[in-house]
Amino acid sequence: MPNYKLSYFDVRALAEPARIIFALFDVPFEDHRVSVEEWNELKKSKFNSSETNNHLVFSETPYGQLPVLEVDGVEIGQSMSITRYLARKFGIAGKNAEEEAIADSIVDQYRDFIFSFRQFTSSVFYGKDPEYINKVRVEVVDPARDLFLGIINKILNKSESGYLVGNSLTWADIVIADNLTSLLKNGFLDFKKEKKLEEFYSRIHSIPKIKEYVAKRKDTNL
Ligand SMILES: N[C@@H](CCC(=O)N[C@@H](CS)C(=O)NCC(=O)O)C(=O)O
Repeated sequence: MPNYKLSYFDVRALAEPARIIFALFDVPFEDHRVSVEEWNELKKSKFNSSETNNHLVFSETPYGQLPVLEVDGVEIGQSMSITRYLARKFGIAGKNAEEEAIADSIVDQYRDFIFSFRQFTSSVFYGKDPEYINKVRVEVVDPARDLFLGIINKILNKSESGYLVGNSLTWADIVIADNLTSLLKNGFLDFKKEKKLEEFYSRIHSIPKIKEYVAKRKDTNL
């Protein structure tokens, strides 16, 4: 079993689906929570013009941001590449090439949504003023959320299994279900009006290993 080290800030956000996959398959990993101070040190630590052809590399991490997964010292950047890698490794990427492509496309759709949602989460994380945060909520996130949840509802309405892809769990279910946690915690989702999403959310969170992990994890709003 390789040594895994996952470095990210002390929130769920982009690293949580990977943490959930580790928990689901009982795979030990180092859950390295990076403080903002520690990150600022890492960030200013590197500029090597010959290596980067004069483009700035802002930190020691592969792409200058977190999360990063180290597998026996090999560093992987980009949250969804990390999550897809783990999904493939542990067998929840999809049962064939078509299922894999559909799972990927659902996650890509989620990425389109979080381009908007992250304007809210980063404003909260960096303590922007409440009026600005509310403007982002109403003008940016609400319309993007309506579109995104409409798409997820459409997929679930067609699903016979209750999963987003095929008839078993894929990483797309984990990514979307964890994002629903963030929407719930930040007042963007009301299960009283979203019964199909509630059913899906319960299905994923009733998987024993996920349930056990979620009950004991550090609870964060983002
Ligand atoms: N597309 C990247 C985005 C990574 C990203 O935006 N990371 C943020 C935290 S959520 C970060 O490292 N922020 C600190 C910085 O940019 O200095 C991914 O999905 O991993």
